[in-house]
Amino acid sequence: MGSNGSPPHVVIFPFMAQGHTLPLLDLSRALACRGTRVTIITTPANAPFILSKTSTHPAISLHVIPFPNVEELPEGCENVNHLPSPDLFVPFINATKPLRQPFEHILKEMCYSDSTTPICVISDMFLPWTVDSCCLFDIPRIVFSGMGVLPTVIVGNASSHVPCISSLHHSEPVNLPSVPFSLNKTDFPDLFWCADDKHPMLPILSELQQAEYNSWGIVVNSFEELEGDHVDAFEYQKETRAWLVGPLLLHDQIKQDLMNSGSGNVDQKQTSQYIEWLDQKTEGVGPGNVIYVAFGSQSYMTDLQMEEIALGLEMAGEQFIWVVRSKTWVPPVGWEERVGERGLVMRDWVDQRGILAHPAIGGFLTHCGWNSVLEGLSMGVPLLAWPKGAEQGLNARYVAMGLKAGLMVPQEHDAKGDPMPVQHNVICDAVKELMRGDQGKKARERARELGRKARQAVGKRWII
Ligand SMILES: O=c1ccn([C@@H]2O[C@H](COP(=O)(O)OP(=O)(O)O[C@H]3O[C@H](CO)[C@@H](O)[C@H](O)[C@H]3O)[C@@H](O)[C@H]2O)c(=O)[nH]1
Repeated sequence: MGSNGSPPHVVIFPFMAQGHTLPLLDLSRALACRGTRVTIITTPANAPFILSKTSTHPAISLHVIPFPNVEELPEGCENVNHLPSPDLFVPFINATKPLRQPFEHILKEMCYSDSTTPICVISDMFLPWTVDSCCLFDIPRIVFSGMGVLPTVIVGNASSHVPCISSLHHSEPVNLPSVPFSLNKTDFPDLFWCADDKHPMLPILSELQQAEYNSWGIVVNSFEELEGDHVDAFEYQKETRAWLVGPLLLHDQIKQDLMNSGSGNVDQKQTSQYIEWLDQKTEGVGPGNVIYVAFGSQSYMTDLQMEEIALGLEMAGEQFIWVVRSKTWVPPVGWEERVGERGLVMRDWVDQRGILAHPAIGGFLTHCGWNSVLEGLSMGVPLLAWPKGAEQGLNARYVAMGLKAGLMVPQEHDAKGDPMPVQHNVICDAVKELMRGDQGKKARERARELGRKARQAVGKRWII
């Protein structure tokens, strides 16, 4: 309770990228269901998406502040997912800094009254400046980290070995203390590749670190049963305390199961086409026979690589549902006819969690963004890992070698260490192994076990 008997008030400030916003919306709903008032801060172009996920919760309100005009960014671009190139990520992060003034104005207004003074602000790791705003008003800032605990620890440990890692040949293994499996140089974010100190992410990383250190603590979208062994190393590295509150996506699901009341936030009209298609597959070929193929909300893929994926999926002969983000790629001539009812290509935003929860799904070809990893494993679905950037290579290795709940798509690199296009026969073999092979079977058993643990973790923590 607030000091005057009113419900506690929490301010949540998500970073403007779907992979960062979605888990914080889960957290908002979970808090609202437990009697907390939540105010979410966002910008105009991001408001409709957030409203679509929160408008049914009377305890959640939205505060919209204008996104600054920044020359380097395309006009009207207020979300990382709409950046035309990953090179604009750093300018985008910097573009959020002028939001500080309107944010402080909101905090000031809230602090006029006891009933609206927030007990804390939970803001994304990529909004480090919010800690200084919170300090001004004596409000604790809690960092939200959307990355896994072990991948974060690996990045932190490796940061002190950047020159050493960057000097390695790309195929040489990297062995780090406290990491129970071997990594390759190519698993690391590209920041670790440059031998000098000019990478534009370096100053950002040190800002994030300083802000984490100055914050009250960190909430992480992970769970003890998966990553509890690495929390001490995480807290030691960050010099602050951490709470594992995930998998946040399961909060709604478990609540719905308990209430036995259908599909909650899922927009039935939007999802009906592919859910109906999946229903038919379950009836036709039984459960667990469809592979879901999707590479998150940010990864960029060449049309040449898209073509190889199309041919690989065709050759594998499995049923598939494939989310395509490219606006330019068209399937090879005759491909759609040859694949027929065996495959469904979706070009719009889909309800990924709804798809992964469907009994028809038996595997997930993924770029291994942390949300996708958690979503797949929470639903007991084994992963076919094909990282595309950021910390995804570490997540992929972790899933396949550490957790043993997935396999990896074999990826070759050129002399510079850049990934080469993966040929369709390689994709085909990897898909077949995941769906029908012995290794796939073992990964499936392990994914199911982790799925059960994930549900227990959330049930124990959130449902009282
Ligand atoms: O059509 C779509 C596409 C995506 N999603 C959702 O969007 C999120 C995507 O998140 P994630 O799988 O983590 O991928 P990215 O968007 O690429 O995530 C960024 O943020 C993650 C968390 O910090 C990092 O792990 C990644 O490397 C980084 O690219 C997931 O919840 C998906 O369910 C949908 O619901 N429908």
